[in-house]
Amino acid sequence: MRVAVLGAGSWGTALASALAENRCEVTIWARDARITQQIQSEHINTRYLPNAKLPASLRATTDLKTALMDAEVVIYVVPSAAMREVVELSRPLLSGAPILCHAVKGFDPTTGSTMTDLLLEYHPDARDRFCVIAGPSHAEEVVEGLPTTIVAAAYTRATAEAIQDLLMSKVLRVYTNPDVKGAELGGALKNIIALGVGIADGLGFGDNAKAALMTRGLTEIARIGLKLGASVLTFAGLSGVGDLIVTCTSLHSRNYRTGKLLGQGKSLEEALAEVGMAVEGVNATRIAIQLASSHGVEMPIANALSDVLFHGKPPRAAVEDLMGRARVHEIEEVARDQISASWN
Ligand SMILES: NC(=O)C1=CN([C@@H]2O[C@H](COP(=O)(O)OP(=O)(O)OC[C@H]3O[C@@H](n4cnc5c(N)ncnc54)[C@H](O)[C@@H]3O)[C@@H](O)[C@H]2O)C=CC1
Ligand SMILES: O=C(CO)COP(=O)(O)O
Repeated sequence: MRVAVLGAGSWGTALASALAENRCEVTIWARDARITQQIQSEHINTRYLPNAKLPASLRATTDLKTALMDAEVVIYVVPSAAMREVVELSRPLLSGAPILCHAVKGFDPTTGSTMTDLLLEYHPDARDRFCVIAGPSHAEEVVEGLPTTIVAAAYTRATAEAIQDLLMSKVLRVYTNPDVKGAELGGALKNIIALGVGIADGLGFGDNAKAALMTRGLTEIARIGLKLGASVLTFAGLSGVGDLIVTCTSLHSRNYRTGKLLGQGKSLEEALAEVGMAVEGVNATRIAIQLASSHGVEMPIANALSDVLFHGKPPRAAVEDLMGRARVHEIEEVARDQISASWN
């Protein structure tokens, strides 16, 4: 199977590596020739995964046309802010009817769209060939061959299973899911909570605060997710609570690390510069509070994050506001048909 992976940051490199290990013919595309040359000739990517040895069969190019030539599967793995540009550049270069997959955990910054809604703008007839790769999967561990589970979510069973078969290995277990929206929202919105947990740790709070943020954060994610058409069981799965746990607890997480620096008193600019890689939670916070407001949904943690990130509120004051909210019930009612999704 010929696969083009667009984006040679940490996750693109790790996914491309896993596919090449599975005997796919993989070409990874990046804009930076230093990175493609390193991957192609030295089988390393020191900027993004300094400790990893990559498969010798993995090819790399800065020429998008070469990467996409005869590709049967195209996987977009750039930060969400770059997705529109890369989808636009790649559209005229696609040949045949490849599966269009993405592994991006964020929203389009200008429209607030999910990544498949963005793809749909450019490929309105290809919905059945869309697939989302999501779930708890830090690139640093995947590239080391440490056991990992992920989700392939697609509108059709055939597409989901094609990606499942492509990626499944002794160390990578892939589950399918028909709930594309739920998988995307779980992946994008957990980044907000990871920023919050990082802040709590940076302020010196304990495990109780971490558990509270993760649990009530999941409630917020499910609440807006249901309004947007996702199924609640997806949020109890790998792309929901699974990814929330890994991102809020792993030192690999760029969102968690950014939050921790903020809690320790760094400015957002300083924290982002120190982390130096994609931190999707910042844009996701902005989009989430817009979505919450337009759908009449309460997202207090996202709102508190927005105050800290964009309005200069000291993190400790934001926590005091959260703790001082009016009393509420814990559990909300969910309609039976919103519990799980199916392919018929
Ligand atoms: N790193 C990880 O462990 C995981 C990351 N993801 C998601 O994957 C997506 C990509 O993240 P990472 O690979 O981690 O980011 P990264 O910061 O490691 O690398 C981003 C890459 O995208 C490239 N890029 C940026 N703008 C571009 C543009 N306009 N055109 C072409 N290339 C561009 C950069 O040069 C860089 O190579 C994000 O949405 C992230 O949430 C998902 C699962 C795991
Ligand atoms: O989504 C991820 C792991 O599943 C990566 O999270 P970060 O972007 O916070 O590193």
